[in-house]
Amino acid sequence: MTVIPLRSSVPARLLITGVALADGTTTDIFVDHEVFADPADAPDDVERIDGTGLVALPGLVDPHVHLREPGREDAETIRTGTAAAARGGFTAVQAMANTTPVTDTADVAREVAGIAAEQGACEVVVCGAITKGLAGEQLAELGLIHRATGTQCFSDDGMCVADPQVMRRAFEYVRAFDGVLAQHAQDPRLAGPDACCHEGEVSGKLGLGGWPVAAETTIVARDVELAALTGARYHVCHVSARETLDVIRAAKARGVRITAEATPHHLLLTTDLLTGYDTTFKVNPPLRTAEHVEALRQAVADGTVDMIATDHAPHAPQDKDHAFVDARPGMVGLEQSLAVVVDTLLTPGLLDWEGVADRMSYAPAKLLGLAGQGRPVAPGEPANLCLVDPSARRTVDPADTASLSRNNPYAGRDLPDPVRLTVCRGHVTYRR
Ligand SMILES: NC(=O)N[C@@H](CC(=O)O)C(=O)O
Ligand SMILES: [Zn+2]
Ligand SMILES: [Zn+2]
Repeated sequence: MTVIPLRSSVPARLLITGVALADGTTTDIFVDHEVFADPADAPDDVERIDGTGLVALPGLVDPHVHLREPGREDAETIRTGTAAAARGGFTAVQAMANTTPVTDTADVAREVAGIAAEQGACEVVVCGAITKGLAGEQLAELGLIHRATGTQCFSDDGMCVADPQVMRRAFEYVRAFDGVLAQHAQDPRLAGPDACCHEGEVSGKLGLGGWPVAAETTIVARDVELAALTGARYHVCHVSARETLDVIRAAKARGVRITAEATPHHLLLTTDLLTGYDTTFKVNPPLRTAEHVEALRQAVADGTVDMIATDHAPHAPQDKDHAFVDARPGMVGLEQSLAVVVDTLLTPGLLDWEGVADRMSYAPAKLLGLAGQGRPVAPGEPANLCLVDPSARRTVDPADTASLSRNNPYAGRDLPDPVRLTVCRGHVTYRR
């Protein structure tokens, strides 16, 4: 296993023979440095990979990860987080703004982009904060950040922009460059600092503060009206509840410019896992019940949920080793994302490989305005590739990771082990 930052490797030449594309057709693929080229032009001495039984997906794109740099390099760095991304088949990720300092100025955005260019094992999109310090009061340097790093997406993720007037002003501001606001939908009055468990039977039994569905749904419903009012783009982070899906469905039917993401953990795991008070399972929004999980799967299948996002949230042990209510919320996810999608959506027949390519590459690349990502695997296109072995499986070991953190909710589970090879702009960033 090797994961190599883009900067310290050279683009490869590789011929993958007899491989299936997402649409089911079988072909040869020639990675000719930064681009895919006509396999007929591959030289005889080029490295060959037998692609029989494998599937060539476009490089995966994750619109929501926490890389923790600057500020919490003990939990993750841009180097280690993007290495985990490469192991997960990703060729681009968006790094959220809740770092220390917060990415609320062009200077911080430039710093993050600079480190990513030096040390990243995939492309890194810098998400800007909506408000200064994520405090929800004054707008961050939205326009300056956009001009400095090309950022189109802004989010106070980790915090909800609760004030509707602030949200409206931010929508009006980003509309000027067709930007998008990604909301962490959690009404801080309905789900405050003590809310740490889906409000229901389990929260009552365990004596944990309830995090009601309504805290998510009401914020999304409000934001839909503000997006409609301003004509700006709106994105719902980590949607978790059936009722919120109904709001998103209705908004789409009205023509509101809305997209939504779901996380692998909300597609697989349920609130019952909190019974042992293991803080690995503490996350925002919380794990919910099986009915919500099922509704979420259906919504990814029917397109109500446009894309998968890991919300990869690495935490150091000292931030998790606390009473449940005091532990930091969040779990890692980059290395098991495709595995969970295969088990929860592909295998049950809710998505085919083309659907997986859409929800994990095309749609997130479009959200972020990434021209070179989310493109088909075809001659002339940028060589971004995730080569998949659909039949491999393994038991998840949290220590077997490129991440610095071990807060892995899939520990000990038997899951698919699909990623064989990741190629980012012709660089082999991961090979198993
Ligand atoms: N999801 C989480 O529970 N935690 C995230 C923040 C967030 O995505 O809200 C984190 O930064 O740790
Ligand atoms: Zn969030
Ligand atoms: Zn997040």
